[in-house]
Amino acid sequence: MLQVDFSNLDASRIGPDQGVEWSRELEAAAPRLEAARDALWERAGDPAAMLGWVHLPEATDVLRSVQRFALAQEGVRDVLVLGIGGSALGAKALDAALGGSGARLHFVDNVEPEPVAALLDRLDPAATLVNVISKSGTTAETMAAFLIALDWLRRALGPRWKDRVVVTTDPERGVLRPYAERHGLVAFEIPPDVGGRFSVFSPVGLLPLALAGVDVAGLLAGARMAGALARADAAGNLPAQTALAQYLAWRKGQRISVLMPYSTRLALLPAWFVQLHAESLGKAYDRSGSRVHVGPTPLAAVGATDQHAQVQLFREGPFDKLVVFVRHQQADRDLTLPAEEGLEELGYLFGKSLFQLLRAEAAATAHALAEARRPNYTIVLEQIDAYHLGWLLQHLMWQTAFLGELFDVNAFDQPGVELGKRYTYALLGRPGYEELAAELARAGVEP
Ligand SMILES: O=P(O)(O)OC[C@H]1O[C@](O)(CO)[C@@H](O)[C@@H]1O
Repeated sequence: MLQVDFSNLDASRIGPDQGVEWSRELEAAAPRLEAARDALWERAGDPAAMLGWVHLPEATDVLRSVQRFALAQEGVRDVLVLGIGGSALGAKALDAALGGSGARLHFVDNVEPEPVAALLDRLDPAATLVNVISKSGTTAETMAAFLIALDWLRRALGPRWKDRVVVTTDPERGVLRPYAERHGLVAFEIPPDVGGRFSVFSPVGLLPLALAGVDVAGLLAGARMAGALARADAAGNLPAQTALAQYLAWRKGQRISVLMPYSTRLALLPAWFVQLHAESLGKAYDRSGSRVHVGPTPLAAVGATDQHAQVQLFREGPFDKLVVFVRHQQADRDLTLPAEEGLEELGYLFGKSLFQLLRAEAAATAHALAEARRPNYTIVLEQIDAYHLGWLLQHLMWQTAFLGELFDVNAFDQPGVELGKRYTYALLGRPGYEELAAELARAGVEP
């Protein structure tokens, strides 16, 4: 089960303008949420609407081909995953939470030379599979890493390098697809109507995760539950409800949306969420072309660790945050705290378990925030496993889609990142970018 405890949203009751009076707000917004739901499901069949991610959890043929490929990779101990943004963050988060029983995944999602060189020094090319992932098939960071990895493989393996590369890209766009065809490389498809940050349940995420030994079928089963709830009426539609909570918070001035899982295993989940919300909702124009400049600022935190770093700000700083906690109800393993002579002052801990302490800290922090009129809600997972994380990630994607409707923006484009990319091309002398290069020179911009 995945449930949401909204009770601390009513932190608003105490203050005049902060937060929301949740049950009343939900009831009042029900017609709007249901209209948003109908609009999304209606558009889900239209490839131009970029809602293909809605259908990924049902794609059992893709699941099987990914599993078959992973099973056939004998002798692969390490996987070099070359991708950035949506082509890395989902698999990275889920591998950190659930990986460990299969190959080790190493993500190259930056172009800083020292870490890349150090990683290649550590890996054995004969036991490493390179999975290059790019929806557009053009992203400079990913392509640069690929050029280096190809050279590294070729030097060590000669013509056998081809057995150690698998490509994940758009069926047509970009340079990777023709390159894979030219060299007879295995290549998986990212459906054209699935954007990068919504692609974790396509081969973008499923392939590396299957190689890492993660229960990818379980992920999809959980993701299907999120989809089923996204069809429900407002009273049972969890993604619509959390979207509403986020939207109302924004409207009332809580413009920072914190995601704070109480779990080290989920420490990378907020990084995935940050891209999902930031690129989807941070928009200058609404769908009718009016200037709006909307978008909650997503902020990453991890409990209990950040209680000792950020919670001071969350509780006493500006009234500008909505904090979302993620907790789980069952631990897979637990450790009991033994009594120790000479440390009697810690007697309240003796006989308790680490998980009991973690749970107490999460509940205490949520209440401490509410008590200071800081609205928050808690997503409760039964446990941290593939099923519940599949559900959670798809839930958050649905939440984002609902928010797109509420803000009336296109949640599936990212025009704001393009100019920086083009300036980079200009600085590197890419043909066709001469005018931009001249503009940069006039402004004194140098690499
Ligand atoms: O998968 P690609 O096309 O290499 O893109 C990587 C990332 O770059 C962006 O286009 C811009 O940051 C993201 O939307 C995307 O996830």
